[in-house]
Amino acid sequence: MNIDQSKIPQATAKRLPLYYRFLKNLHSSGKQRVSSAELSDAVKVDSATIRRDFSYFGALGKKGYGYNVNYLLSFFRKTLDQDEITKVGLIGVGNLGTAFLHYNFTKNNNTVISIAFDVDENKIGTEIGGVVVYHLDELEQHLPEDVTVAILTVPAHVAQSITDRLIAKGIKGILNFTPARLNVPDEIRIHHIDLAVELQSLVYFLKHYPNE
Ligand SMILES: NC(=O)c1ccc[n+]([C@@H]2O[C@H](COP(=O)([O-])OP(=O)(O)OC[C@H]3O[C@@H](n4cnc5c(N)ncnc54)[C@H](O)[C@@H]3O)[C@@H](O)[C@H]2O)c1
Repeated sequence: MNIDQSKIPQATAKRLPLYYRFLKNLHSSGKQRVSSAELSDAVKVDSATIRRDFSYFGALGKKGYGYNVNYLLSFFRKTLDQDEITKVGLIGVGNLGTAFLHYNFTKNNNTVISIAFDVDENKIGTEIGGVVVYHLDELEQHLPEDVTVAILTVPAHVAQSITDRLIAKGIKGILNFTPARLNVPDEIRIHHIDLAVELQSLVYFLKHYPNE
């Protein structure tokens, strides 16, 4: 089935990796089908939302049967490009950046940080989690063309100028951990991650929806 991915709402698209991870576990434990209630329980998304999400993928689920795990898995693999490895560049090998290099997403999916940059001479030339750290001055020279995504874990005041250079070099998506609001052309995608906001939202939900 061909699915026009631009028709999948963003909120649904954001839940895909969550579903994918759980289905992969189910698959490796030998399960062939799963109900929306089971999924709901595991990924903590209500089952009406799951049914709506899955209807976008043409997975309608049958009453009393549930969803076919293999079908869903192959769909997610294609949609999330899990058959391809997405290479990621990391800029800023400090507290956060170092943690990401050690973690390097190996257990989750096929994204991998393949190169890192910093300006600290003590870090240049070292290898962290198997990834070599280059000087930012060498960004244009060393950032490979197949790296299309970057993670920004630098101080906020240098974030915009680095972003401009990354875009000039062909980066299409940036996961921004800095507090800086970045100006980018429309075709560049920025996801901004702020733990303080996430925590506040958690506290808000605990306070206002304590029983859900
Ligand atoms: N989003 C969040 O939830 C969250 C949480 C903590 C920190 N942060 C932010 O993430 C960023 C990194 O935090 P941290 O604790 O890892 O900081 P850090 O100071 O430990 O690391 C910053 C790194 O960037 C390097 N750097 C400085 N200027 C650079 C440049 N021009 N080019 C390349 N590298 C450069 C430094 O040498 C250092 O290694 C900060 O902007 C911080 O505010 C965000």
